[in-house]
Amino acid sequence: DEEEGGAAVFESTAADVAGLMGSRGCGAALPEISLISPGLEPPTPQKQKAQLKTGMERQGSAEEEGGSERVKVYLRIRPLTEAEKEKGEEQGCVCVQNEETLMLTAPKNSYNMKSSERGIAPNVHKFTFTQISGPETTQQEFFERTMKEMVGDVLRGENRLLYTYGVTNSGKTYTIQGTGREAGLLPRALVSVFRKLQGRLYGTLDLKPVLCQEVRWLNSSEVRAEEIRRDGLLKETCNPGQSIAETTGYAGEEREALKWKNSSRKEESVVSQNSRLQGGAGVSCDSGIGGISTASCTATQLEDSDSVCLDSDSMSQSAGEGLEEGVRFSVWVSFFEIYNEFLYDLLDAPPSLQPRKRPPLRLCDDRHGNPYVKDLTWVQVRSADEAWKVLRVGRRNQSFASTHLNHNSSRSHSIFSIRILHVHPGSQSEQSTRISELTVCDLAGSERCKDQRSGERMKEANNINTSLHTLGRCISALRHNQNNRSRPPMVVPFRDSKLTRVLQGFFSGRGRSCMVVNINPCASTYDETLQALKFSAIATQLVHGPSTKTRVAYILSLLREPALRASESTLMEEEEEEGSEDEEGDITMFDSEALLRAINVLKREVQRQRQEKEALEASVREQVCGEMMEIITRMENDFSETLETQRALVEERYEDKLNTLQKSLKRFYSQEIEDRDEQIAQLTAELKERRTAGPGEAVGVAPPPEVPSNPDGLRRSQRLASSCSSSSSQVGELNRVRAELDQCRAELLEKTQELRRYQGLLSLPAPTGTLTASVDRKLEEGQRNLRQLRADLQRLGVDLQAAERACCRNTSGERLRHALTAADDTLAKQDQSLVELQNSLLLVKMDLRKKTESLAQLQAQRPPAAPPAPPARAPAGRGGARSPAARNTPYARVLRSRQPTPPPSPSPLRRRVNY
Ligand SMILES: Nc1ncnc2c1ncn2[C@@H]1O[C@H](COP(=O)(O)OP(=O)(O)OP(=O)(O)O)[C@@H](O)[C@H]1O
Repeated sequence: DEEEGGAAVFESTAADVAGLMGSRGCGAALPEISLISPGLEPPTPQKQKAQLKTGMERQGSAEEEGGSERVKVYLRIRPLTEAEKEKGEEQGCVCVQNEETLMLTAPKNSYNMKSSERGIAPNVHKFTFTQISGPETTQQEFFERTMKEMVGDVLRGENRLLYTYGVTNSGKTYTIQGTGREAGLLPRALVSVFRKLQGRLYGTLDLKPVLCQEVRWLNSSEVRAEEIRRDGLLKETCNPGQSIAETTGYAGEEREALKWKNSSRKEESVVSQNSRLQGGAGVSCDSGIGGISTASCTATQLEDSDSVCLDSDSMSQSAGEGLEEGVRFSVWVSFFEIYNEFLYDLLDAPPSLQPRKRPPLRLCDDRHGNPYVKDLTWVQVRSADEAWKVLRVGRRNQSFASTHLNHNSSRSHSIFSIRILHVHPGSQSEQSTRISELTVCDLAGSERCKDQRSGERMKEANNINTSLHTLGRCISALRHNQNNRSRPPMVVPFRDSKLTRVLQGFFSGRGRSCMVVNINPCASTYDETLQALKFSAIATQLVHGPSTKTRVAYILSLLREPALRASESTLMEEEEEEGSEDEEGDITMFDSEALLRAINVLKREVQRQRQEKEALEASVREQVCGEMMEIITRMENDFSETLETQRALVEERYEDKLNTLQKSLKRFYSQEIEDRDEQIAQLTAELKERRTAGPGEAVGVAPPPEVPSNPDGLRRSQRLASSCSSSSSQVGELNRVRAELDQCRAELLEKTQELRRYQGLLSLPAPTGTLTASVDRKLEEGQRNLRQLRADLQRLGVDLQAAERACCRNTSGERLRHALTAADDTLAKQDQSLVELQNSLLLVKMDLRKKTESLAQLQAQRPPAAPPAPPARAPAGRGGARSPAARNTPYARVLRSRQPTPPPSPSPLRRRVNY
């Protein structure tokens, strides 16, 4: 179903028609009736009559307005056959409300009714058409309503297309060609054309339509070839044993032609001249209806004389009506079909050949991009009878097959074209021509593929449905473009099927189209009929585009025409490249009134085009601005999204790194602190021990334990270094701090070792009380400094953690730098503490030196007979082996005082040694 919002197609108008049908009572969302009607107000019959009356004026004004007239869509309902009635096909599902409105009610077994029962579709549909023709409408009446006006337009130089659309077995072929005594639109149109051209035919065969809308002059040999071909074709139908009526049953139409021929003797004289040119070949056929009026034909026609549609009075009145003065007309016809997406010439192929064996025709574009069927047979006809014969030949070649719905179903789209060459008076070299065309297209019927059992029928049905679907898409796209002029136009998919490509010109301003929708009232095909009607509802909304014939090129060509050599306007395709721009002729030769008229038309055209371009420019500008804004906004959003993602990623990455760093640092510092605590505790314990043991016992004291090298710690720092080396500059700063800390630690270790050395020295005998007190003081000071150092290290750790937290919270380098500066300060303080410690140790060293000197002096004052002094670090038990004399010397006393047992208190030592 159509999705367009702006149009009234398929619009629910339940509110409007509620009075007619009643509502569901339960406030159901779905309407019971869907109104399917043109978006614009359709013309009333009165309006149509007025339009018909005004004739050319109406035509002119419509074109000047730029073509705002809507496409006409006629509906024809065929009667039910007896067999169908017996089958119960008549269920009242098709109801004509008035000349324009049709109401469809879903029969009980239809898909539509099932959908309606499920509440997903309405079961009543209302459609509006240009005019509805019921089952009782005769062929003549239908012709009057539809084709008659078109014939007049074509003879005035316009291009027209009439095509039938509908499901299979709905009466399309009947409408176009007719059966039996009921001639269809096409034979009637042919009769009408020749009736109007009575006495105005150009019988010479030297002008031929070529390409899309061009005319070509033939040379004598080409004329001869054309005559032979034409005679051969017409002879095919002149089988003496077979009358027209017997073959086709178009007796009524033949009778029309006969009547018209009998009343137009002048025309025969023209045709007779041409027959003479043909050297007598096929004279009996070429001389019009008289030529084929064999006894049997005439008899049949005379028998049917009661049902003649046109009487001679009306014909004589209408002959020559509305035709340009002095212009003569040459009528050419062609007939081809589109079968399984291949084009076949119906006038060229022997009927015995199957469609697939016939050579297909090519569809080409001329230099203006207009499609035309290459090598298509065009036959000049000089009477309705000849045209009718050509139609019969083509019909014999057409693809028909018996389907379950129609025993004689068209399996192809057949296209019959009548081209009228308007030959202006003058000698041949001065003659110029225009061309107009009436195309009648009998479309194959849409059908359900599943109903087709045979493979060939199935393939045909597929191709038929596809091409009809493409036609529907083209019409939808055209309507969309017309309804949304401010928006960029949709591409109309003309090229998606051969059918739409062939008909393209009639939808693109080269002419006008008119649609006949055929339906049958059978309940069994209700769903298909509904779809066909929905499709046609879209077509009713189409407006004819501005005719290309109002365009500047056309007007200029009109002005140029008399001055141009006719042959130059009918060049072959190959010669057309050369062009003829520089041969426009002398415009001073034109009639001033014609020039003024042309100027007015040109002015209006310029104004129209200017308005069109301005509107287009405005809409293009608006669209470009809108699209640019959209793009910019999209880019902005994209950038900010990317930025956010990047930021989140970087933050996450650095957070991870900082966490790792934090953990490593924490581990490292806690380990360091533990180690230091251990060392300090050890040192303190040792010092206490020394203090309690006294100076004499220092000899036996084991050296202080070495500060254990901490491989774990080093490894940790190495890991830390490796983890930090890849980080950014902030982490580099942290590394630097850590390196400094390592350095500090190394220095600390060194100092500690030095301190221990001095402690070892302190264990030398005979320290004086002052020296010991001083050393104790210094050591206490050193311990304090160590404690201070430890506190500093802890603070530094805290500071570093704070710095890390600062890094986590805010990636800004500034804050990190602050934190690192604070860490630097702490380090500086630590350095200072270390210097102080160093100074203290120096003092200790100096004291020790003094002490050593004192000891040396003491030794010097000792009597020479005295035994040598025992080593400073003699084992504790060795004191027992000394001599009694040695035991009484002051040095021995000092040594004794340092021995662990009995533990002497420092105060007696200080009392005995006096510095
Ligand atoms: N208006 C009418 N009056 C009387 N009989 C009709 C009318 N329209 C159609 N018929 C008959 O209905 C039958 C089917 O018509 P027709 O073959 O024209 O259908 P179709 O739409 O061309 O089918 P298909 O698409 O299969 O070719 C024919 O027997 C035809 O004579």
